[in-house]
Amino acid sequence: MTESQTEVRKGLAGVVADYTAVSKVNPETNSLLYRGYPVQELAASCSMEQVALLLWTGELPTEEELAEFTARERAHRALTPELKAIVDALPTTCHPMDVCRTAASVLGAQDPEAEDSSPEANLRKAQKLFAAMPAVVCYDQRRRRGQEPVAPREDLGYSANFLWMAFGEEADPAVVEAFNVSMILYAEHSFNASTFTARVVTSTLSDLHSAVTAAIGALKGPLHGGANEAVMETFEELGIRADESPADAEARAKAWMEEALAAKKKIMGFGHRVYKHGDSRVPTMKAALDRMIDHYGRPELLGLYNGLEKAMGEAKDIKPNLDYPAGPTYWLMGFDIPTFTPLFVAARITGWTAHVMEQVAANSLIRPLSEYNGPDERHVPGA
Ligand SMILES: CC(=O)SCCNC(=O)CCNC(=O)[C@H](O)C(C)(C)COP(=O)(O)OP(=O)(O)OC[C@H]1O[C@@H](n2cnc3c(N)ncnc32)[C@H](O)[C@@H]1OP(=O)(O)O
Ligand SMILES: O=C([O-])CC(=O)C(=O)O
Repeated sequence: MTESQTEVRKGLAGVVADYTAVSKVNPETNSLLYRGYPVQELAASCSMEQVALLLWTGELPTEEELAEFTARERAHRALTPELKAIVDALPTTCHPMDVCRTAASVLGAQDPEAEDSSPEANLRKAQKLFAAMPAVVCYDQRRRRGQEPVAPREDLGYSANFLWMAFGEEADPAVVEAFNVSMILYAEHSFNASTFTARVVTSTLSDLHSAVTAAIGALKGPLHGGANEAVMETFEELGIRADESPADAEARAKAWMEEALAAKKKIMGFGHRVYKHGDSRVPTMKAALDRMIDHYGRPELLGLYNGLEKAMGEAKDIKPNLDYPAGPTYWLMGFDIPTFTPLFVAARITGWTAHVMEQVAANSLIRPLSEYNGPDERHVPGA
């Protein structure tokens, strides 16, 4: 093996791979801007539909633009019988992310514009995927629960309709608001692993649905989107006891974390490749979780949350990422744990597809180098 002085950046850590105007993650100021707007302001005053349009077009929509998009989004919410049949053919034992991945691929195969990567066609395809994915997620959760599917409602906004299709009843406005906040916070985050995957696929001049299908695969892992499920699995491993005092829950969670860290376990929902002093989205999502804890009357969850966070902070000074408050929020709302990452998919379709369009507009094949560290050249005997 030949030794080399080439610097290898494992995991592309610290590598700036391209420009983007979609979002700016600034770990120094702990801020996140979507097209220049602080994500906290968007979460406080916009609908997911407005944020989606902002990410795709670069500007917040006018009232007319929003009305026109809203009408189209609502018209594309329902699943085709063919897609339902394909989902039904998948085992209920498969992960719901596999269902999302399959559905994204099927929606591409069904789209007459699948091979058209013009800006207009890509925007139309992105919007149709955005409209249909909530129905995929809800249809799948209901079939696993042995429940009849619930058809979308054209009189409800994106987030209210999402919850309607999931649970078959109109959600409380406070729950709709918290869900909308989570969707906005999950929508976009520069060159994270799944978005970069989407850009790699796009860079070969492949199509938008292929990029999204691949991105779903990348999001599934627990080092990325899958962490919101893993967070709740930690809570469940700890044991959620509705009658426990927050102080007792906190003490128990602290002890659990100390033991887990002593055993060198990696605890999902903590740490981030870019943010080293805290994830810019956590305070907004934590405030939404607090509202849901009050709404559902489950203060013991706050005890568990605080206990884990404090023990991790004291032992390693590692802060929670967005998945940490998002997991228990979705649990309180009534989603099954394996549905949490599909909720992330539904939101991130906006960011992924905005990046697909940006990549197409200024493409260069993404193909890094590797430093060979295998055997020196050798020869097949007798060759
Ligand atoms: C929406 C999102 O996708 S946010 C990310 C969601 N992912 C998770 O929550 C998974 C848990 N977190 C992690 O695995 C990591 O923090 C990552 C992958 C997100 C970022 O990691 P990197 O920047 O590559 O840092 P790396 O994993 O090398 O960690 C640096 C050190 O902190 C430790 N560390 C980082 N995160 C954690 C964690 N969650 N639990 C325990 N230790 C941790 C590592 O063990 C390592 O310690 P060492 O130097 O003693 O070996
Ligand atoms: O940026 C990252 O690496 C992961 C993340 O937080 C996200 O995709 O939202």
